[in-house]
Amino acid sequence: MNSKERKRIMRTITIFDTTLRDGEQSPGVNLSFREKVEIATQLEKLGVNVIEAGFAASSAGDLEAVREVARVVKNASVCSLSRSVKKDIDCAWEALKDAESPYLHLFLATSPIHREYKLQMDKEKVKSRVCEAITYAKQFFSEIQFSAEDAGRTEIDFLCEVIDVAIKAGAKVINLPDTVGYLTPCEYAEMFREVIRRVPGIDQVRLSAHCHDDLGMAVANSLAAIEAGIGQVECTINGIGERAGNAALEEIAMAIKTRESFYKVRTTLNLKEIHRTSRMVSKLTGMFVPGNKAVVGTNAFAHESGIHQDGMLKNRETYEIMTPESIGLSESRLVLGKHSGRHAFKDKMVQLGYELSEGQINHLFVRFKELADRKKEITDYDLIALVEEKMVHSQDLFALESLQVTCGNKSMPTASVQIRRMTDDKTFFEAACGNGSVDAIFKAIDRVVQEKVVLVEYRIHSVTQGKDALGEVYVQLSQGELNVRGRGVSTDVLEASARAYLDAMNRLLRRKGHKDSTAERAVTTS
Ligand SMILES: CC(=O)SCCNC(=O)CCNC(=O)[C@H](O)C(C)(C)COP(=O)(O)OP(=O)(O)OC[C@H]1O[C@@H](n2cnc3c(N)ncnc32)[C@H](O)[C@@H]1OP(=O)(O)O
Ligand SMILES: CC(C)C(=O)C(=O)O
Repeated sequence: MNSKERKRIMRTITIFDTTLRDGEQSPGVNLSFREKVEIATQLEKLGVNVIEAGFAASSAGDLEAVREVARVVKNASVCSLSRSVKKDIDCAWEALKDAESPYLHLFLATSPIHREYKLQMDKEKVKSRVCEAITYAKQFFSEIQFSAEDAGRTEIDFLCEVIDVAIKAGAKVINLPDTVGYLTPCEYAEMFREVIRRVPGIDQVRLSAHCHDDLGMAVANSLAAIEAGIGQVECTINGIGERAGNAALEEIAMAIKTRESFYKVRTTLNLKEIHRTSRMVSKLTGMFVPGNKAVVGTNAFAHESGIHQDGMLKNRETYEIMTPESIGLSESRLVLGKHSGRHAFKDKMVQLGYELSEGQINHLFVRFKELADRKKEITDYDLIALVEEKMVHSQDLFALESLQVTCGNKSMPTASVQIRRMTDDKTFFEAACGNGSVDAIFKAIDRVVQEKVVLVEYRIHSVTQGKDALGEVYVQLSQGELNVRGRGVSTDVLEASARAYLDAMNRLLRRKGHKDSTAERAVTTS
């Protein structure tokens, strides 16, 4: 379908963003005036159609913030929430009177429980209040939305009556919220279908969905309402909002886009701004986005397991139904970890600029898996450290097989090593005591290699961060005129020390041309 045909066939869903109002109702979130303006400016770039900037009557600060958002935003309607009382409507007008397209969002609860306990109004009182509020607001606002709060738990006959009153009084948009996230997608869609069937003049107004996520169905319910024929969805960035939050804008937007031929609707959103907007909202509200969150979680376009990574490398559509680029992320991530396979490992090596033979890859892959068993995430720096360590080791005479250290504040540190001689594949076992664990290790290695050296320098530092960071050890050894350096990396600093020392020994032996027949005296197995 080309874009002209798409426009002709598909209806456009109005995106009503309430991050700055319902989103701000998330416990613990309090946006400053400046922060609201910053988010609103980004929402405008994202291309939302209505920005609910706040609840002007709730505080002088919110009134000012709504006013400022309305002054700054030019390409979206700016709206304030308002109870069905004159004072709130006056505050909303005070905030919005200079706005390009002022928009009032009036609400009154309609469900039996809200009527009886919260409002203490009977059905007639609710209807007359709706009529009075809209009639009063009409003298200021041309764009009035009426929300029947807790519509989802309202008797359908009464709901139709209230909507009829609201439309006749002049509401242009009718919103039917599932305020407490109670309904299933089928029930929510059916409510809209029923209203569309029964209320006269319903086709003259825009129907809107507003869903909460108490049972994790906010997005599914919003999409079901779209299937039922509504024209607007109310949502928040990252799904933040009262209690378990609201329907997440990015999830609705990407569902509509990815399943375009199923929903047959479109939005005016600039999807490439999704990622940026999500990050901004997360930063300014302090509401962190879980890694596995759909669309905007850090893992949403990350793949760790070998089979998935192999599929991705062959054709990304094997495991991705949308592209990271479509939401403004630069690329998918193949995260190297203990579930990864050779294909992804090799690909990463190429990305890091290493041209390695199959043999080298296989060799390195073994070290990588050993490391991955100990470390949650393997960073590029870890891999570079591994390659650098391994590449120089291809002509090594000795390789560390295992290391055991015992130490304590009341005992003498003891190290035992198992070292393989590569030329004849013999394994040597040695043990030694020392002044400290490192000293004991070095002495045990000395017994295998049988070279008299002086330790000139020993340095240790961390390659990456965190408790499981790779430790990197440098040593410098001298033997007469000869000076050699060695380097070792491991999540265990003692192992890194052993590797560094043995690396230096190997270099020394290389420099000497492997002439000496060392280690013949050590205990051997085969
Ligand atoms: C589902 C939703 O998200 S609705 C929006 C919820 N958001 C907020 O409440 C945030 C902003 N709210 C506030 O700052 C305050 O609640 C205010 C300024 C609006 C009102 O504060 P107060 O006057 O101290 O009243 P309070 O909040 O304690 O109680 C609410 C009153 O409004 C009434 N009320 C509730 N909804 C409506 C409505 N849509 N229309 C008219 N009256 C309403 C309640 O029945 C109660 O009335 P009462 O005082 O006669 O018992
Ligand atoms: C004010 C209305 C739309 C609301 O936030 C709700 O019902 O959840």
